[in-house]
Order: sequence, then structure tokens, then C-alpha cells
Amino acid sequence: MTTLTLAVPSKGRLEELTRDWFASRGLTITRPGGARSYLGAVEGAPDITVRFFPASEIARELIRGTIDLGVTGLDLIHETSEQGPQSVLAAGELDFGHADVVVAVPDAWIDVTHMHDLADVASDFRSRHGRWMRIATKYVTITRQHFARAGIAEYRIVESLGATEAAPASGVADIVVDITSTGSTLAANGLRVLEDGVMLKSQACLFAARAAVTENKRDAFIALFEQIGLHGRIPS
Ligand SMILES: Nc1ncnc2c1ncn2[C@@H]1O[C@H](COP(=O)(O)OP(=O)(O)OP(=O)(O)O)[C@@H](O)[C@H]1O
Ligand SMILES: O=P(O)(O)OC[C@H]1O[C@H](OP(=O)(O)OP(=O)(O)O)[C@H](O)[C@@H]1O
Repeated sequence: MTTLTLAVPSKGRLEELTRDWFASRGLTITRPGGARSYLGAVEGAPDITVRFFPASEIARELIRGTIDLGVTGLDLIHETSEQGPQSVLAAGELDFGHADVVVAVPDAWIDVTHMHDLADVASDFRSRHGRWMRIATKYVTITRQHFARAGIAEYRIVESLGATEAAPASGVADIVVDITSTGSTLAANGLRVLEDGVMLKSQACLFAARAAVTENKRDAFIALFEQIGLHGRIPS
């Protein structure tokens, strides 16, 4: 029997929604070893092995090809590989986990409404303040690519793994690149998204590893995709 390895978010906001999504398609994901076990199963489908990983590790392992299928945010695929979605096979958008990766500046920067204004600020920053403009983010790849496209090179990235929106007020950085859905965290921290500051629109997606769709796994993919309503969506 050919086995498919499916990775499911182990924590965070995507965990429950992913399990709900599969359940609504008749696949009940179980965690026989309890909440702290990282191995799972699908009821009635012994040919599927479930592994629980943080969403960011699912992106990494899909790109490496150590798992066959996984659910993660599109933002994390873009962030984990310079090649973005080309580094994996997209199987379906799951219509939850909608959020945008954005550039946001302090409300007080009233003259800065677009990326071209930010380009002016960045090029003057050093002469005015004696240092580069600093961007707090965990989205280093996405920021570099987007700022290069906008012609902005004069900045420094301050890597931030949590509470990124606090960085400008605490003096750790000047602006942020972060993910947002309701916008309330940015607003609560006195930050405003530039009018052309949406860098990426993300949602949770099902991806397959490029190396996974082999001849001997093809039937297993077809059976699973039939069951979850992604008929004809076998990536190739
Ligand atoms: N505010 C949000 N609204 C909707 N989706 C979000 C939001 N924040 C994050 N996401 C999506 O969920 C994914 C995982 O975010 P989450 O914060 O749950 O990550 P995690 O890996 O569990 O946590 P950590 O970053 O602390 O390890 C993000 O990459 C993004 O696709
Ligand atoms: O636009 P909003 O609805 O305010 O959401 C934005 C927040 O959501 C995410 O954090 P999360 O809540 O996942 O926690 P984290 O900061 O620990 O990653 C993200 O990092 C933002 O901080």
C-alpha cells in the first residue's frame, strides 16, 4: 500500500480550521497519541499518515520534499523560498486564514502614503538621522523582494519573531512589514498600511511537494483528492 504523508498545522490559528476543513469533507483527523503527539491519522484511511508541524515548518518541509502534502499559509511559502509557489505544487485554496502581508508606517508620518513616499524617506534617512531606516519583520524574503521591486535599497531589516507591531513605538525599528487580517493590531499600535502597501494576499492552501506526485503515489493522490472534493486538481 502506498502511503501519503499529510502535514497539518499543530498550533496557531490554522490548526482548528484545517481540521474543520478536512472534517467537512469527510476526513476526520485524529491524534491518537494525544495533544502532545506529533503523529496523527485519518479515520478509515490507513494509507494517509498525518504529521503535526507549525505552519512555517510545513512550508519548509514541503519545499524540501520530506512530506507529500501539507496545509500552510501562502505567505509562508513565499517567505521560505525565493522561488515562492514555484517551489511546490498548489493543490487548492482553502478559503480560510485570509490575511495580507503589508508595509505599515507610524500614523505620525502623515506625508508618507505610498511606496514612492517611503522611497524618499529611505534615501533621506541617513543624512537626517545618521542611520538607515529600519524595518521590523519576520518576512525577510518577501520584504527584500518587494522593496527591490519598489527601487528601495536604503534600509536595514530588524528580524522580529513576535509583537512586530510594537517595534516602532519601542524604538527598535521605524516601520513594519507584517501580516494582518482585521487591522486591529496595527491600529492599536499607531500604525497605518500604505495605500499601495499590500505586498501579498495570503490564505491557507493545500500544497503538494514537487517530488511527491510520482507514478506510484498517483493513485493515492487521486483517491484522496476525490474524497476532499478536489477532483481533477492533482498537481503535476
Ligand atoms: N491575523 C491573521 N489572520 C489570518 N491569518 C493569519 C493571521 N496571522 C497569521 N495568519 C496565517 O496563519 C499562519 C500561521 O500563523 P500563526 O501565527 O498561527 O503561526 P504559528 O507558526 O502557529 O506561530 P508562530 O509564528 O508563533 O510559530 C500565517 O503564516 C498566516 O498564513
Ligand atoms: O490584523 P489583526 O487581526 O490584528 O491580526 C494581526 C496579528 O495576527 C498575527 O499574530 P497572531 O495573533 O497570530 O499572534 P502572534 O503575534 O503571536 O504571531 C500577526 O502577527 C499580527 O500580530
